[in-house]
Amino acid sequence: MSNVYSMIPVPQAQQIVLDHCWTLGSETIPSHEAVGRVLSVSVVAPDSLPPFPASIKDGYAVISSDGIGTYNVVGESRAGSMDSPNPAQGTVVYITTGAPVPLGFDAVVQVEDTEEVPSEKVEEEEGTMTSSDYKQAGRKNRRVRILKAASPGQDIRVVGSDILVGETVLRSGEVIGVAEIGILATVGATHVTVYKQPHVGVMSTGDEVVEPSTSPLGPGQIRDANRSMILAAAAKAGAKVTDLGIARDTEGHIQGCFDRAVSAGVDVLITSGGVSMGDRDLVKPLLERTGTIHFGRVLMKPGKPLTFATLSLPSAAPGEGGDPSSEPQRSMMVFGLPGNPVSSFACFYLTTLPALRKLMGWSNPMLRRVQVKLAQTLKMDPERPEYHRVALQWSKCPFLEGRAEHVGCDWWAVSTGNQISSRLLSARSANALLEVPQASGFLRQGTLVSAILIDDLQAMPDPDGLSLQ
Ligand SMILES: Nc1nc2c(c(=O)[nH]1)N[C@H]1C(S)=C(S)[C@@H](COP(=O)(O)OP(=O)(O)OC[C@H]3O[C@@H](n4cnc5c(N)ncnc54)[C@H](O)[C@@H]3O)O[C@H]1N2
Ligand code: MOO
Repeated sequence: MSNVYSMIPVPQAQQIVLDHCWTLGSETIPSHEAVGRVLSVSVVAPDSLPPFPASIKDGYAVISSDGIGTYNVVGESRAGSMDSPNPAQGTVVYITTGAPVPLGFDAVVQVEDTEEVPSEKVEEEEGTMTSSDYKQAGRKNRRVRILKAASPGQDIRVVGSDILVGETVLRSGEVIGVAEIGILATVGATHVTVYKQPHVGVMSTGDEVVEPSTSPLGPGQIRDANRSMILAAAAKAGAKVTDLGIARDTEGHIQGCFDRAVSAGVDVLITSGGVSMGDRDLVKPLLERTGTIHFGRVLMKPGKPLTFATLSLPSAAPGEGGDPSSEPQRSMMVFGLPGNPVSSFACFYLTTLPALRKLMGWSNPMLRRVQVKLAQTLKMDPERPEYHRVALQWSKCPFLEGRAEHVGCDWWAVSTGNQISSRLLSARSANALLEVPQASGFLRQGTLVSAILIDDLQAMPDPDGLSLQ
């Protein structure tokens, strides 16, 4: 059975996966724990910001029609406390940034556009006082010269100019990042309602695969790279993760891991290894018997034997008095990633990550594509499109160095070197998968190619290992 799967293109595989995703329910959690989660209920501001007309500057609140002149300082308004002086023509109020502008005053003149006029008492002591003494000397008895006329509203944030009461500050479907946490705090939303996190179980398969702590390695053994890597990738994507260990190459062992995934309540099971054509490749046969395989081969390099299946599970036991028919049928998605570490890596980003994002409520779960220029000529593969690991670098054209055309910058895709699917170092520092078309011949240096972003562009590649030169 396992060799009968027709090879489908990557976009089709991605669509099949997304078509089998559901959106998990919602839960309400403390806002400070919500980074990376997706809102399922919009957040509305219960009050305006600023809640009062607030000064943008340290200076004096004035009546703008008074204009330039010397005025009595009749009070002060500081952030957090304020006098309530009677507004009167010819008076000003000392004010600090963020403080409420007292009623009747309609502009603020920054302190740089004013001049202290020493009071008589202060003048008597002149010569013995420092400028900070002046500040301490009781602002209410002071006079100040306004040097620049103010226009009405100058340097005042009006009520609601940052956030208006009733405004939707965050929409359902938005991913919560750092700024969003600040916005939630601003509007007093200490809790938010977000989509639940998918629960991901990760297991490796293979008689040769041993724990990373194994040393020295026994004959034929290799350390398990995939499990740690995929657990980290799923956790980084925002999933809850469960380590299901390593299954030996027997149906019993693999089934045992599947059973543990089911009892742990896993939504997405990710296996690696055992999906190709060998007589010990037992993952596909097991999935064929226990669930539905939606595809078992994909036209991609690396990752050809990538397998995707769903398993229908018995519904969760209904609570006392519960109606069993109202319990939704549970199902578990299974990604059978190929054993070669780079194949696992690429398949996770191209198919599993969009699925996890969809489960978490992302409205556009696909990874972003950008157009980049190729830093070195690459040989294409006539049999499969290749997802070539590259580090994107913002730089000038690397091969016009010193020439007149060597101007301006572009995003350049620098290959991570030998792309064999066993060499995990080809994924090191990679922030994109370059989409190298299936074709004969070469893709020339400087060609525009699309690249799928798998990491942010902040982490710059190691300059020794990956250089444009
Ligand atoms: N006759 C054919 N043979 C193979 C085909 C094919 O089409 N016909 N496809 C090849 C491709 S492409 C790939 S990719 C591999 C995938 O094979 P499996 O998914 O069955 O993986 P294994 O055979 O179990 O392992 C492959 C390779 O990866 C190493 N490995 C496995 N698990 C781990 C792990 N957790 N950490 C690190 N390394 C791991 C394993 O030792 C093998 O070297 O099949 C080709 N064969
Ligand atoms: O497709 Mo395999 O993943 O080439 O090595």
